[in-house]
Amino acid sequence: MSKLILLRHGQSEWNLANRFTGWWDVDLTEKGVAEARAAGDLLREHDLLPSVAFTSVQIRAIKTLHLTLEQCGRLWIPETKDWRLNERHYGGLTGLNKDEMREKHGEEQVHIWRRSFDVPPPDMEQGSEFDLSDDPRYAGIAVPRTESLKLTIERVLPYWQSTILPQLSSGETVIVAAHGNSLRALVKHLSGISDDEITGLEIPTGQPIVYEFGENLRPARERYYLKDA
Ligand SMILES: O=C(O)[C@H](O)COP(=O)(O)O
Repeated sequence: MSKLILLRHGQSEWNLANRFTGWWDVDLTEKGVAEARAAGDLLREHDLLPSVAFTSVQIRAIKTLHLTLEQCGRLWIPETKDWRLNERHYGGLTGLNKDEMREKHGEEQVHIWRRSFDVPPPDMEQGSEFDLSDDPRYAGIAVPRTESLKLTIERVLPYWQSTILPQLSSGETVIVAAHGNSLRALVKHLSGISDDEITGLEIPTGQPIVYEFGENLRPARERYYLKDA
């Protein structure tokens, strides 16, 4: 049986500051570090030890992966970093405070930007201090100016199919350390959640979510949080 572990990074500096983050690179807080270590403890306790790892090119996810793997004695496994697992790009909202945006644009508009399926936030302006087009890690990549969940799915799913799925087919225990919305994209696909229902799905920081697959990668059981197992 193959197993998949999905792990959202631990609390980040901007989770704590309540700022829209997206592709901007921020570090983990002390709490985030503790959450990542606790995730590793949980994997060890359940003898659910990853053999292959995937993560984004953002340090909050990379560090979470490393802290988790270190804690369960698996820092040595092969890992691949890819921008397709990045958080969804928050466009012109990047860096802004979520509560201030609620005061300015209203609760409903902010909810639409954060959770609707296909309404992207406003584009990031040319010359924004948060523009990452020239960052060397994105050389050769058309850095988006904004992304809805739908657009995020359009880059996460092909990567899932071409690169992650074959590892599960080979019987590996795969860990994907990524972000709230890149993981919502994967969970939507794996659990067959509709465009409407996905608006209600939240993914907490640092909590391993597990999928088990049987013959021909048929889901053997619906996803569950390892802390509840
Ligand atoms: O990018 C961000 O701001 C967070 O990682 C996810 O934020 P959200 O819960 O508002 O989508």
